Formats: sequence, structure tokens, C-alpha cells
Amino acid sequence: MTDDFLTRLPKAELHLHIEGTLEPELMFALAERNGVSLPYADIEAARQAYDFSDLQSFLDLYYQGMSVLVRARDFEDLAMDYFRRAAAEGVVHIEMHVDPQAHLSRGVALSEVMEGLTAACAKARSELDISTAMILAFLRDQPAADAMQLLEDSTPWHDHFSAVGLDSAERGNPPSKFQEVFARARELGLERVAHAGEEGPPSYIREALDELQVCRIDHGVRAIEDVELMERLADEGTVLTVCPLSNVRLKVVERLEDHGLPTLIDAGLVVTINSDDPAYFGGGMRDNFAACQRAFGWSNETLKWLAGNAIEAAFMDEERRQALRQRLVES
Ligand code: HPA
Ligand SMILES: [Zn+2]
Repeated sequence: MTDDFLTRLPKAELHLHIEGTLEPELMFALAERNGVSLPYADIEAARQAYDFSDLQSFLDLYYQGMSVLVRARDFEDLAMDYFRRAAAEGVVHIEMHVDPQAHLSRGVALSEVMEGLTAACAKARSELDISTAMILAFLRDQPAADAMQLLEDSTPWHDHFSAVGLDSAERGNPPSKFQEVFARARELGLERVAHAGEEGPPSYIREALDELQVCRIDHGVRAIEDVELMERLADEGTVLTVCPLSNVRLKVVERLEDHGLPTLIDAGLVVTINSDDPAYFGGGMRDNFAACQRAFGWSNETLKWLAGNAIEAAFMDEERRQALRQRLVES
């Protein structure tokens, strides 16, 4: 392991889609194992195809790529492959969004997904000293009734989920569409997070707060367009899980230097740095921190503050949080 500050920094990742960690190498290996055909001639051609114009152009390839995930073993390999890379760059805690609907629609049972992922999470803890949490994500471009059905059907695995989340195509699919589903999740004792203000307007961030009662906003970068909203987010201490390289690759911003992160921090918001879909967006947690350090000239103190925000906002037990606080002080 490289012994530099950014690697030593204990990084907790609060915004990651486990299906977005599928590197082309593993995609090809699993395609062969499962007899699935891919639209790419080779690994290099797959990487070349990752040239996105917006969220939807990414989602099309993201759903296509996961067609190679069929059996529990595939999901375990997917997660372990990522956990090993993450451990090597100093990631100590990972909260992963899981998109069951994207697998159910292909005839892959939830039991295959969960068996594989829970096995990997157990190994992450015992073999890599990485703690994990899972977020049951609903695809917002699918009907709310399907999300409700998934919430009920996933009852045997509710103990494995810390929260429910909302992802996929944002525009035209406001948080209010899922008000009842999130109310039910709350009744079941699950925390709530939602993607809002990535491509969608600031009003979606308000809706997520008011109608879904989320404790964190995933992305949330379009809050910079609404000063009152920024004040509210700062006052309420709502955590934003910002994904800098994702925002560049999906053209939410043209260049990282144009990103609203410094504005959000200056306005007093609690922001964290995350990788989103590292296999598709050109880098993991360390790369995201490094790119921000370069673009914004941030000091090590600022980077530590960001890493600390994630440790404080994570779904983890207090013993683990205390241990990670200590590692942060020593980094
Ligand atoms: O960045 C994202 N945004 C919305 N949905 C997603 N699903 C995977 N990644 C993303
Ligand atoms: Zn995301």
C-alpha cells in the first residue's frame, strides 16, 4: 500500500452503487462464466464506450453491464473485487446502494443478490477490516408500486439494510412519487436517503427532505442554485454525499474546477466525498479526494474534515465510529 496522506486518511464511502464497481475485466470474466454476450469487442472497447453525455447515457451502459451478474457467486465476486481495491486505497467503511429491481427484471432472484453480497460483506470485515452497510435502492423511473412490492418482498433481508434509497433517472421522477414507500420504510425502522439535485432541480432536494424525511441527500449539488435551500441544509446539518468525478463524467459540471463544492462548504453545509460508480467514472475514493485536492487546492486539514464528516454520518455502530475517529486523528 502506498504510504501517503491520502491513502492513510480513513475514508468512509457513503455513496456507492455496488453494480457500478464492475470493472470491464470482471465483466468479461463473468460474461464467459455465465455465457452472456457483451456488445464490446474487448475490455479496451468497453472502457472506450464509457463516454457519457448525461445521467441517462450512463444508466444505459450501467444496466447493460450488470447483465453478467446472475448467481450469488457473481455478486460476491463483484463486491470482493471492489472491496480489495478499496482497502488498498485506504477505504475503511463502505455503504453500498443495491439495485434489486435491475436484477429481478432479468429473472435474477433477490436471494442470489443478497446471498452473494452478504457473504462479501462478512469477508470485508474479517479479511480486510472494512465495515459495510447496505442501502436498498428503488429505481425512481419505475412505478412506485414496484418499489413498495420490493420493500415487502425484501422482508427476510431487512436486517441487512440500514436504509432505503432512491436512484436511477432523476428528471421527471420527483421524490414525492415515493412518499408512501418511504413512509412504510420509516415504519419498518429503516433510515432514508435519496438522490436529489444531481440532474433534477433544487425543489427535488426540498421534496426529499419534506416528503421522504431523508437523513442524507445523495449528490445535492444543485442546491447551489437556491440560497435559501443552502441555508436550510446548513442549519439542519443535512449531509450531502457529493461525487466529484461522477459529476464531471456525467456533465453535471464541465470541469471539476467549476464544481460547487467550495461554495457548499463556504455556505456551511456538511459535505462528504464519494465515488458513486468508480468503474465507470474513472476513479475510486482516493482518486476523488486527490482530484479535489488538485482542483481546489485543499489543505490536509480540509481533507480530514471531509473524511470526518463521513465517519460521523455513517450507518455504523458507535464502537466502530470511535475507532475510526481515532484513526482519523492519527492519519
Ligand atoms: O449517479 C447515479 N445517479 C442516479 N442513479 C444512479 N445509479 C447508479 N449511479 C447513479
Ligand atoms: Zn449515485
